[in-house]
Amino acid sequence: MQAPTPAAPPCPPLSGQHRNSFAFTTITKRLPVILAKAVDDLTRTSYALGRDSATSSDDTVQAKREEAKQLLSQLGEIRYELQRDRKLKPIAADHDGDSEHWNRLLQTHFPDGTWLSTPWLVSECYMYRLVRGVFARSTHWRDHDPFARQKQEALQHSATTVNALVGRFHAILRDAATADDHMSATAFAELVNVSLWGNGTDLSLLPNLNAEQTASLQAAMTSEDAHHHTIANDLPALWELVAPLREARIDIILDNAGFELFCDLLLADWLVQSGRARVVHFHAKQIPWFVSDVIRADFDWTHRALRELECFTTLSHHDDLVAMLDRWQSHLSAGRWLLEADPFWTTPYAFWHLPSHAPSLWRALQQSSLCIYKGDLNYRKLVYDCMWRPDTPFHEAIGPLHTAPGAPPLVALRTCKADVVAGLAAGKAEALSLACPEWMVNGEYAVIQLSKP
Ligand SMILES: O=P(O)(O)OC[C@H]1O[C@](O)(CO)[C@@H](O)[C@@H]1O
Repeated sequence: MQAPTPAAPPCPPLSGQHRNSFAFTTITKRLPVILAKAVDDLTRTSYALGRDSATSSDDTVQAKREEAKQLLSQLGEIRYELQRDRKLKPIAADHDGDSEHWNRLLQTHFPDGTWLSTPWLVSECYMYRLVRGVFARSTHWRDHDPFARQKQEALQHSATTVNALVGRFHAILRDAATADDHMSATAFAELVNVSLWGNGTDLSLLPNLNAEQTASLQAAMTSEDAHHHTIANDLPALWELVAPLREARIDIILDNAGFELFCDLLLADWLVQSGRARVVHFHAKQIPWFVSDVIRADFDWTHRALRELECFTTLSHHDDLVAMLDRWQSHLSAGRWLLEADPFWTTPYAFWHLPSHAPSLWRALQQSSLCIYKGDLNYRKLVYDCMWRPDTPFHEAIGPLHTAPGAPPLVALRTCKADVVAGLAAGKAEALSLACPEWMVNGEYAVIQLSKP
């Protein structure tokens, strides 16, 4: 078999060409809304500048507001081209430095590709890279994240669930070092489920939730009922792998900021506190990505927000939350928690290409005793975002990440939000389609899938 390429994945790619696909709905309906929200954010931020001129000179404010107008028109242009299914143009050079790489990929594999005809994974990543370019090429808005406001609001809407989780896990985490095997197994299973279902409330899928709706959705997602929606569940095998670990390196390839990140930090805290991990490497994105993905600024903001914002300081478990945050700070200062942001994670490449396209990242991951891949997009990239038969074994669908020499064990914790899946029992997909036609994309079903090379 020839090595797959972005234009020729191991099976036919998900693509907007298929009119009844989630790819088509995303490109034609969801992405224009996401762009409109970025426009709205920039308009509001620019408008607010005038009211806050104490922080910078009037000239700077004027220059920023003038430049914002140009940026707004560039964002509008992206939306225009997308909605007319125009050809994907080369990405203009900017400070992020990977435009040549992108353009080579487009030129080599998709010289005539349009938004709908190019594989979904590529055109969707392309949109976020274009948006980044608009800001990266600017003088005054280079560091502006057009999705930050949404990410921050979403965490604040999660305060009720944050409180419940602190109440549930504060003592378990504090005392993890002395827990017996049964207690450890229970804590681990619960925390994996929290981290898994923390992926459920997604800004790109559910952009308009208020605090009440968020709380009730999160409660549903962490309930017993939700666990019956885990349609492939390697948790027992995962525990067998994790239980004997001592002082290991564990990697978490992060997905969303806000509530999901908080859930991931709980799991990471347990890994360190229980002595299983000596170090946890968190992998964030280098640029704003898929609306809610974690960038460095989100990571830092989350720690501050949980400590300082009124919606958290007034929680009944706030003191315990602060004790937890103090410990997390000490994990960071002592290098037990490390945050990284390799540029590979924001390329359009499936992870089949990780060993060849990001060799130093791959060498680092080879040192890991377990790589935890969070969320839907990471899953799509693991399985090359193509139309596997749902009963294809998971390890087959991840290709080199299972077969490459020195491939570390990995687990995918993913709520299903795209019409691709592998590793289900024979007949499961058919049964699910009868019970719930939207099961692949509505975020109500999930998988915990392990590869142990
Ligand atoms: O945050 P996650 O879980 O990666 O989900 C990303 C979302 O974006 C998509 O990848 C495409 O818009 C969906 O598949 C999913 O709804």
